Amino acid sequence: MTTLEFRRIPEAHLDRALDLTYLAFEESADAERRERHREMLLGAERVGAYDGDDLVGMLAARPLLLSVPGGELPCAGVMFVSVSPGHRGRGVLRGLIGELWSRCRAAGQPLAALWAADAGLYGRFGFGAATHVYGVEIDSDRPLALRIEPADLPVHFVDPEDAPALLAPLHAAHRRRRAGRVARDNAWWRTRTLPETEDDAPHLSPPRVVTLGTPPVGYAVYRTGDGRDVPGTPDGIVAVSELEADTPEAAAALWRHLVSIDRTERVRAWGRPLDDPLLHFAADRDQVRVTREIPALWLRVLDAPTALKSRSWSAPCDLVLEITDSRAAERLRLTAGPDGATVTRTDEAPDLTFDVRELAACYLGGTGLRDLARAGLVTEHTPGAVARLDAALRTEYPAHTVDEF
Ligand SMILES: CC(=O)SCCNC(=O)CCNC(=O)[C@H](O)C(C)(C)COP(=O)(O)OP(=O)(O)OC[C@H]1O[C@@H](n2cnc3c(N)ncnc32)[C@H](O)[C@@H]1OP(=O)(O)O
Repeated sequence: MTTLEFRRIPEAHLDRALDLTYLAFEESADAERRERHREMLLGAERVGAYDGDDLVGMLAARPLLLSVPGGELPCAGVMFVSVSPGHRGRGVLRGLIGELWSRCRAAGQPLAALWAADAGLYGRFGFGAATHVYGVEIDSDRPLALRIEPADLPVHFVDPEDAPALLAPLHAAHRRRRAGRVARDNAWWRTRTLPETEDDAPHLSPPRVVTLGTPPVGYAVYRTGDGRDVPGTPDGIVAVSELEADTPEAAAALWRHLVSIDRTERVRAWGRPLDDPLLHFAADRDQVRVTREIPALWLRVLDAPTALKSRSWSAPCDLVLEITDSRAAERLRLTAGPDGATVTRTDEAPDLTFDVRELAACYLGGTGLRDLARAGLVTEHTPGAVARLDAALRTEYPAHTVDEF
């Protein structure tokens, strides 16, 4: 039997790493895409599983700053999770994740996060679905019916080259309100938000960016193209990847603009927040439809005391939490309130017991602890403890993530 070794993938093995990932995902990549992936790997922590000299498994973790309620925390953004078809089912992924957790702890990253290609896979490693998004479609063969008056401000087309500088302040302000969002630098805007070609939809146009008003009070990023993957839209769709606005009137003006684009029949937005005002100010809910709800960011809390101390709290609570994972349980006394939190390890009897997956699901405010308790996933030892922690965890806005990595 061979012994696997888990170690850092050196820069000299980047081509092997890319070949492995395209093999694992049954994909190919043109030169431009390969170069983009190489750049992503270069800036990431890369963990390889080596069988002798052969690279048979890998993952990479990009250092991110993730917004959490009231602040932000370092977070390992896990990507390129790939095991060679000939080595599957032998614990390679489990070994890679174990190695990554050691590195995250050494690097002071209390959180890890990923976008899952397979929602059934990551719960066993302690990940919970921390943010969810709606897919929304709007019929655009007629004007958008609205219940509010849209802002009477001009729409400007912005060169994608100029977009990061113009949009960054708006994006940062909205990110401060909502947990689950990744801090973007210029490279992120260029390679992740505004790439010339979308990996998942190469038939769509390059990105179009519009702003509303001067200085901008809102913006939208979208692409247009034929609706080959959307039944009933032969003439085309507007695929919206992002729309942020300071006021409902500004949002209404931007949606109205998107619906009025010539030669398209459908506006489709894949990643809208669950409290999107559009769903309330649209006058015709047959015209504006939620087509699906999916988990977006899967979160793993690696250092619960740091994570709990670093977020804001909406109501006071003083509780002993027993947080379990597949290997161990830790008991923490959480004393929290609007002025902050202290967290100490304790042997006292717990008020609540739940798995680290549940902590991840409710940590950013994306899922209510009460809902998890009603699903049988939280044990309440002290009556009223679920309600107290649920109230303390609440956030004004639901967590939301659109940045895929
Ligand atoms: C963030 C991302 O990149 S998501 C994309 C993930 N990558 C892919 O889908 C690429 C193609 N697939 C692969 O490369 C591999 O099949 C992987 C990475 C999904 C799994 O790698 P393996 O080395 O076979 O997994 P490993 O043997 O360590 O299994 C660990 C556990 O996961 C389970 N598991 C493995 N694959 C899957 C799956 N597709 N769905 C659900 N569970 C799975 C195993 O049963 C095992 O569970 P257990 O320990 O509780 O018994």
